Amino acid sequence: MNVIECEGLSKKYGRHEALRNISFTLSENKIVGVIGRNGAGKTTLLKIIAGFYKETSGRIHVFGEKPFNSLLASVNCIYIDDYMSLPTALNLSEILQTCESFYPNWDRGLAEALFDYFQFQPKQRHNTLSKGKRNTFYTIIGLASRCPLTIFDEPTTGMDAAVRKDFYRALLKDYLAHPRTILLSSHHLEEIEDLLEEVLLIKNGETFLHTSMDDLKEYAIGLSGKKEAIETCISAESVLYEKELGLDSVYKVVKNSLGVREACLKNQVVISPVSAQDVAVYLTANTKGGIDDVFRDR
Ligand SMILES: Nc1ncnc2c1ncn2[C@@H]1O[C@H](COP(=O)(O)OP(=O)(O)OP(=O)(O)O)[C@@H](O)[C@H]1O
Repeated sequence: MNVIECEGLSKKYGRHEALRNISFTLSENKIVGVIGRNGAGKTTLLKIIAGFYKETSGRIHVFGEKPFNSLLASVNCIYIDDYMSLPTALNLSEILQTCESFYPNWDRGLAEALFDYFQFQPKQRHNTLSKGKRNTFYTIIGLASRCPLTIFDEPTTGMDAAVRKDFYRALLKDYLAHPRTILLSSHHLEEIEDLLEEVLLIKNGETFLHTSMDDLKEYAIGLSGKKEAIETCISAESVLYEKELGLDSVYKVVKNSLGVREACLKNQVVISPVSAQDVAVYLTANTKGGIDDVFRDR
């Protein structure tokens, strides 16, 4: 079953087009990474999916319904980010009790176990917590709700490395025991790549790539060697990233293909793997040289 179907989706804020002609389909029970640079449109897309924002044009169906103002979407979906507007009159324990009455699949045992593990105090108020602790508390709500569609929008902002690791581990364990569709946006693909089955890459408000994590890991290869030798093996359009290594040697990242690999073997060009994180960075960059382009010819 498809949980999300999106076709030609666009969103404008006034004159600014934040999303343009987005199309993709997500089937149920997968963990999908929503990856893109700052301002790419991830939050806008996730909030439309959660029913918080209305699309400007195009079609979006979540569980077969338009999500905006849909009761079906709001009961079956939870959206967690670092700006959750929870009532300040309630303490942490009361917030969890309130969540229990709203989310039909709420697991009180899991919420309490995570609450104790991360050393929260029942009488604390969420608005007095540090940024990292506040986001840890929100992720407890996201996990314990067990919503069929769970959206975490950059959930680990402010968390220290140990807590981030614990959160990802908890997410994976709970997902394996209770499969559901989880969308996870992050700038740190390297931290979450082992969790993800699919990746949705957003670039400048458009779906640039929707692929399996395995395919993204194989998407590109790095080539090092003499400029001329490399140029005989590739076409200029296939270059995703390049940097100079010396006077006449370069490193180029190109789309992986059997033809390029064979040509490189013949021309003494060294081939190396490129991490999925780097592939995502190169695919979503606006220049092929990255920050080096700013310093070129200076
Ligand atoms: N309420 C708004 N009013 C006007 N423009 C907005 C609004 N919200 C977002 N935008 C603009 O829409 C674009 C996409 O923003 P969005 O927050 O969806 O990106 P993002 O990929 O989540 O970014 P980040 O990784 O920095 O959180 C940006 O150019 C942003 O400035």
